[in-house]
Amino acid sequence: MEVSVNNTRLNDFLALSRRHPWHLEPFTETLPDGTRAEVWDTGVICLEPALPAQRDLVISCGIHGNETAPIELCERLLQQLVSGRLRCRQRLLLIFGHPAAMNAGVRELKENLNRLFSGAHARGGVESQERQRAAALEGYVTRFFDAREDGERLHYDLHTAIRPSLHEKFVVHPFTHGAPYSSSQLGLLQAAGINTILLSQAPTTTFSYFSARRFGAQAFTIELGKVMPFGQNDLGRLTALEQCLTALISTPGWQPPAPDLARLEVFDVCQEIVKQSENFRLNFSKDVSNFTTFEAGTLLATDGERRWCAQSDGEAVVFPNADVAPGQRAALMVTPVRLTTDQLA
Ligand SMILES: O=C(O)CCC(=O)N[C@@H](CCC(=O)O)C(=O)O
Ligand SMILES: [Zn+2]
Repeated sequence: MEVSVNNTRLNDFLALSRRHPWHLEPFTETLPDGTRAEVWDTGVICLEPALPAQRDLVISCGIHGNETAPIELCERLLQQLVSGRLRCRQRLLLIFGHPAAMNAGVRELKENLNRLFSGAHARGGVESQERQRAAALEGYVTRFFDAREDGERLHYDLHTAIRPSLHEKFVVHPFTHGAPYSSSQLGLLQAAGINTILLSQAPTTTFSYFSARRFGAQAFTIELGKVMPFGQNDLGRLTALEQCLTALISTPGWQPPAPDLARLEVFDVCQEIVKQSENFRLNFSKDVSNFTTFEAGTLLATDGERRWCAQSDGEAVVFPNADVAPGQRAALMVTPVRLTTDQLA
C-alpha cells in the first residue's frame, strides 16, 4: 500500500472517485495533524487520528447520485481536514455513496441503492452494480465499527428530497424495536437546524437502518432540502449542520445542547404505500410538497383494485413518487405525535 505525506491525491478525492466510479485501489496518506487517511475504495475514506476520542462517526452522502448538497458539504469537510484547517479527533468514515450515479446526474442507475442494505442486495437473484456497491458499503461500515467495541457509534446518512418540503429539513429515524430515542441525538439534530423527526415503525433496507440495527449506532437518514444540480446549492442553509459536524469531528467531549421537545415536530410513520404494478396511481398532484395533509378518508393512491386512503385527519404525505419500481415504496404517510421524556434515554 502506497504512503505519501503531501496529500496530493486527497486534495480532490471526490473528483478522483468520480473518475473511478466503481473501484479505486486503496492507498494511505497522512494529514497535516498526523491523522492517517486510508482510502478503502472509490468514495470511501477512513480517518484514523493518532489518539481518537470516544466517537466513531460515519457520514455518508450521495447514496442517491443527484442529491448534491450533502455531497458538496462532505467535500468541503474533507477539504478542511486535508488542508489542516480542521483537526480530526474522532475516527471518521466518510462515504460518497454512488459516484457513477453522480456522474450521470441521476438518483440511481439500475436500482435504488438505499433499498439494498441489511442483505437485500443478496436477495432476489438479481445482479447489479448497485447491489455490489451496497454489499461493499456494508463491509466498510462493518470494518469501521468492528475496529473497536467501546466507541459511541454514529451514522448520519445525508440526503435531499425530490420535492419541496413544508418542513425543509427532517430526519427519518430508523425503527428502534422499542428502544428509547436518544435525547443527546435529538439535541444535536436541533442544534443542526433539524426540528422534524419521522419515527419509522418497521424495519427497512436503508443504509441508516443497517447501521442502527447491526451496530446499535445512532443512525439517521437526514433530509436537507430539495435536490439541486451540482453548484446550485446554497450551503449557507446547512451552516448549523456543518458546525455540529465540525464540532463532533474536532472537539472531543463536545456535547450538543439538551433537546427542546416543545419545538420538535414529531411524526409516526402510519402507512407505507408500496407500488404493486405499473397500474399504480397517486390521486393527488405530482407536485404536492412533502408534509401536505389530507382529511380522513381521502383517496391517496390506487393500484388496480387496491386503494389507499388517509386514515385520520391531518395525515401527511412524505416522499410521494409514482415512478418507483413495482415492489418499492411510493409514499410514506405520517401522523403528528408528541415525544415525551419517558421515551428518551
Ligand atoms: O424525495 C424523495 O422522494 C426521496 C428522498 C430520499 O432519498 N429519501 C430516503 C429516505 C430513506 C429512509 O426512509 O430512511 C430514501 O428514499 O431512500
Ligand atoms: Zn436520497
